[in-house]
Amino acid sequence: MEDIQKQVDTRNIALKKVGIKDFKCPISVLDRENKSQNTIAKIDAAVSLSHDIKGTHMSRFVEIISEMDRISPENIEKILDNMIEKLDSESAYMKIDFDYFIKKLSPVTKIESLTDVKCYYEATKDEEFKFLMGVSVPVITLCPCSKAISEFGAHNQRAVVDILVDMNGLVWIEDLVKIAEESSSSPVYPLLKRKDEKYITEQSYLNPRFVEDVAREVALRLEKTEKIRWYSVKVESMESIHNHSAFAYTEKSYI
Ligand SMILES: Nc1nc2c(ncn2[C@@H]2O[C@H](COP(=O)(O)OP(=O)(O)OP(=O)(O)O)[C@@H](O)[C@H]2O)c(=O)[nH]1
Repeated sequence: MEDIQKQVDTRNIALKKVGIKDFKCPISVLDRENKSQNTIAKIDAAVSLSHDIKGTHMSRFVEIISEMDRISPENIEKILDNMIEKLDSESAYMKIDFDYFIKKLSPVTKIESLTDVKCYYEATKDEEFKFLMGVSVPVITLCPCSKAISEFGAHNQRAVVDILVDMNGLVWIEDLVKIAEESSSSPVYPLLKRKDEKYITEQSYLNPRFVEDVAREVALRLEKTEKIRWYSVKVESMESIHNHSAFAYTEKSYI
């Protein structure tokens, strides 16, 4: 059977990434409390393609991903090495998006429930291995300006804190969630009784935060986290008084 992918290409254009996108499969990730947590991943996987080869062998990505067991920085590097070898390439890339579930206690009634946090691992292997972990944490922001100029009340809304880190050691997802929540007007919770709702309404009012405040508070805490050598922070507040968001972004320059 003819192997079109193997044909020579003469246009002299190398491709940085060729592969598969949005491949879904069950995975198991590290979990601080229970050692591992089963979830569903959406995976992009790619390799570089030399200028003189017509196409990559897409089926091999699925073969390699299907052999994956628990996802951790160590075994992601092995998977990328496997992709480089099996697809005869110089570099490999993988992005793994997944929902991670964290136990939360309601603030006053202390009732336990599970909340989901969108996370992703993004890894590249060429001469070196680069691994980034990202979390998107939903929080509440209450506007300091609205509070200061109003007789009563202040506009407040859900916001999302996106933290991306380059780690030199294991940083737990739970620790990044805690940093985001401590930096905002209040965390959000899956389960709230009226006593809890009263508490977070007042807690938010006592902790007004611009998006700029949240970004700076998160950056301050990440600076103090020794296992983080680089980070970026993006805070987007879905403003309740506008049909657009407010946002703030910062990142640490690599030393
Ligand atoms: N490179 C490339 N492959 C594609 C494209 N569209 C479909 N294919 C894939 O071609 C694949 C089959 O090619 P290979 O993966 O090389 O399959 P194979 O040659 O039988 O398997 P190997 O012996 O491992 O190379 C199918 O899985 C399709 O997904 C495309 O745009 N580019």
